[in-house]
Amino acid sequence: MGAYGLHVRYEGDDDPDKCSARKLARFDLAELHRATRSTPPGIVLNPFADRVLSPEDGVGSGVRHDRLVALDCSWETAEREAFDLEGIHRALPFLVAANPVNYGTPFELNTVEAFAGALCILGQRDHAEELVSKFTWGHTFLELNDEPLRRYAECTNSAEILDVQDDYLDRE
Ligand SMILES: C[S@@+](CC[C@H](N)C(=O)[O-])C[C@H]1O[C@@H](n2cnc3c(N)ncnc32)[C@H](O)[C@@H]1O
Repeated sequence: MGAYGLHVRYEGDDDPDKCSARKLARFDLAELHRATRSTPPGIVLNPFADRVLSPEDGVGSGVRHDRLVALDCSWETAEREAFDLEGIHRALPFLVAANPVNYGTPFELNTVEAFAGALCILGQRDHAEELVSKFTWGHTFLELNDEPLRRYAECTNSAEILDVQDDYLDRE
C-alpha cells in the first residue's frame, strides 16, 4: 500500500449502490467511519477549505499526516459545517469529474476521484491508479485530468497550484 491510509467519514445519505467509498471499503482500499469521533485526523479533503492541497502538504515534507480523509455524503448535505473533522483541511484545485453521476462537472468529485486526485498531487500516482482501477469509468478520471494533475504534482506550494489552476479556469 502507498504512503497514505484512506479514511472516510461515511454519512450514508447517498445512493449506497453508487457509493464509491463503500466500493473502496469492499476492496479494503479505504476504511469507513460512521461517526465523526471515530474518524482519525488527517488531511481532510474539504471543498470549502481556504487552502488548496499541494505537494507541500505531503509526508516527507516535514508534515504531519499520513492519512487522507474524505466525507462521503450527498452533495446536497455537503455544507461547510458537515466537514467538522479533525486535521488540516484542503480543497482540491480545478479537476473535472468523470463519474457517471457528475461527468464533466468541475470541482464536484466523488470520493474515489477526490482521493485519486489528491494522491496524484502528492506524488502517489500508483496508489491513485489502484483506486480507479476498481471502477469502469475510473481511468477516464485520470485521462481527463492528465495534464492538470501532472502540472499540480510539479508545484511546490499552494500558490503555485493556484497559478496553474488559473490556466484552466480561464478556459472555462
Ligand atoms: C460530497 S461526497 C460525494 C460522494 C459520492 N456519494 C460517492 O459515491 O463517492 C465527495 C467527497 O469527496 C471530497 N471532494 C470532492 N470534491 C472535492 C474538492 N473539490 N475539494 C476537496 N474535496 C473534495 C470531499 O470529501 C467530498 O465530501
